[in-house]
Amino acid sequence: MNTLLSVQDIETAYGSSQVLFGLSFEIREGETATLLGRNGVGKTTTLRSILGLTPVQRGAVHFCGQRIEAMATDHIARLGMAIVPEGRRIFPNLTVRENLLAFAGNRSKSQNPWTLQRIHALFQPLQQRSNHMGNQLSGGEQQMLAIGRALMTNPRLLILDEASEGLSPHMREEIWRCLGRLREHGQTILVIDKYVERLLSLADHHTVIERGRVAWSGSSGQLRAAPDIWQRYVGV
Ligand SMILES: Nc1ncnc2c1ncn2[C@@H]1O[C@H](COP(=O)(O)OP(=O)(O)OP(=O)(O)O)[C@@H](O)[C@H]1O
Repeated sequence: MNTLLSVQDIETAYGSSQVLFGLSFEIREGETATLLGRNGVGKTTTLRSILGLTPVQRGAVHFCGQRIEAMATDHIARLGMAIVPEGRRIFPNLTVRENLLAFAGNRSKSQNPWTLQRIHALFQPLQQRSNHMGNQLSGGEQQMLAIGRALMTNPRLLILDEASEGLSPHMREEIWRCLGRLREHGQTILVIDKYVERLLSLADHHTVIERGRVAWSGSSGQLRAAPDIWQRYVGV
């Protein structure tokens, strides 16, 4: 498998407050990867650095073979990176259908691009709610819409930041199930979440962050066999 994203030795700061201290990891095409760690260790800052929202001060980020750490966010997005942000941020005054169509594009030049019909097949509640306004949806439906909207750009890399936050256990399971199906379709995915146990069966590779550095990385099998790592760095 080719490397899709490579983060090498990045350092990032907010003003004089340094948050990332030489952080490195890679994601290969078709892989589902996670960033794990307690609150405040630098996961969101890592995403912000990858997306060009907060500039890195040192190190390099490569995506699809291109060096991107100095690129503007819109340019990086057009290369095929899509984020489902914490808090979902869907358009409340657009219908479900309009929310999805507003993002349609084929950034990865996929031969089998996502369409409304395919999104409806993945998230059936969105089909039933197609003409409802974004603000009439439940939290779980909003999350489905946020994922569907990101998929409509046909991203090479789909990033989910705390996708299951604030959802009921049933709805959380529904979101995990859909991510599993996306993975089966070969979608490359980066997930930030705190439900390590569930991520073990969903993801291939994990990077554990502690105070802006990689404290541990390995496969699901390796993480399953190392409960001390969860307890020490993830707090489960
Ligand atoms: N805009 C900002 N300005 C200054 N400091 C910030 C800013 N954003 C985050 N920080 C600080 O950077 C550190 C890492 O935060 P970050 O949000 O990256 O962590 P996180 O692992 O994603 O945690 P959480 O799960 O709580 O979001 C924290 O100490 C936080 O207070």
